[in-house]
Amino acid sequence: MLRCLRVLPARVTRNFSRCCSNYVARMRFINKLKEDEGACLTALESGDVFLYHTLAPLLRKTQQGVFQLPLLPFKDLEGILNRLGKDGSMVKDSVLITCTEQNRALFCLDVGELDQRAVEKECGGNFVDLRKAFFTLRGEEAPLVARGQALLRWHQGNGFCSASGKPTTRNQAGSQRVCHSNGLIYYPKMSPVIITLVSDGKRCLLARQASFPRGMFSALAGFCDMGETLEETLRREVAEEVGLEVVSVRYSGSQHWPFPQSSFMVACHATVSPGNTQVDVDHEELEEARWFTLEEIRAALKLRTPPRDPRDQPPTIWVPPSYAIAHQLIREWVDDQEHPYDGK
Ligand SMILES: NC(=O)C1=CN([C@@H]2O[C@H](COP(=O)(O)OP(=O)(O)OC[C@H]3O[C@@H](n4cnc5c(N)ncnc54)[C@H](OP(=O)(O)O)[C@@H]3O)[C@@H](O)[C@H]2O)C=CC1
Ligand SMILES: [Mg+2]
Repeated sequence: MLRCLRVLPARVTRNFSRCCSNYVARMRFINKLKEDEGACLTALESGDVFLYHTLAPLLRKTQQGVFQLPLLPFKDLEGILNRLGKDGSMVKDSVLITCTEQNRALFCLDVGELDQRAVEKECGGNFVDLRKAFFTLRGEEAPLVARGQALLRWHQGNGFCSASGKPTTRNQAGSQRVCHSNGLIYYPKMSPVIITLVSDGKRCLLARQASFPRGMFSALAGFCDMGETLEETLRREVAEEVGLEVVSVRYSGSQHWPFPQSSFMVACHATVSPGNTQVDVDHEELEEARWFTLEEIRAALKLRTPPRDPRDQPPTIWVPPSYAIAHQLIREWVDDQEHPYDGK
């Protein structure tokens, strides 16, 4: 009975007006690079590349102690590869990521077949685990490393056609792979996931899986089943995981989430009626789920890093860091409590 599920209008209208005025031209340029092999190669030769080694991105620490994603101009990277005894043409295996406002194309490349330490020495940086990189980098660099790894991982796992068993070939941009024996085209894959912060009007519901770091609670999440709408997934996941029936849904935002593999997270607020708040946790999925008051959530949001509680004491409650869309949902919920929406 989905009729009772109300989908409320998004409360926040995204404001794109601060985006650069050449946005349309830039998007069309990127699209051209995906379709025109020659244009893509030319863009690569005048563009920049960032590196991975077996899917771990290369980061460099500045003198101020800030981590950055080093961007290597094509020619410099060719030189580095030559010095490491590799044919410089390996740079052409780079995958298109985006382009700057000045239409300078940005690519990434996995140099996993080279000696890791030798590349680090040549480039002046270190290859670090994606999770560490994702939470260390600032601003727009974090989504870039996530996107790069997702694309490289997809290429590494899709070298063969699942219908013919024959090798697939990528286009220059790396935005698709083709099986030439049957014409099948493969595109990078993401799994849609719904993440929802359930509220009863006064409290919000957070849960933890046994695999979460000690003390960390997050919003409920779950993968979409084939054929489901997002609203149906949300309603099903909340019912399955905590035994509650959702009565309204409001869209909040979305995020590409690289862990453990590419998920497309769609974040929503949901409500249950105040008379229907008895939580019945599915312990196959969750270790714990419970309602939190506004004061408890405010305290959890104040913690910037995981607290170092002694093992013999109950853990301090904390929530995912600001890059996780769960954090955005939790902050919005606090804002809603402090400045209730009048529907206008
Ligand atoms: N960015 C953020 O703020 C947050 C992101 N997340 C992410 O959301 C995702 C989903 O959350 P989670 O609670 O684990 O999901 P679910 O509640 O759907 O449970 C995961 C289980 O679903 C099954 N499953 C169904 N479809 C898929 C698929 N396409 N890929 C993998 N497993 C699938 C698997 O079970 P089986 O193997 O038994 O079939 C898996 O163990 C995770 O990747 C998690 O990292 C979660 C919270 C916060
Ligand atoms: Mg789940």
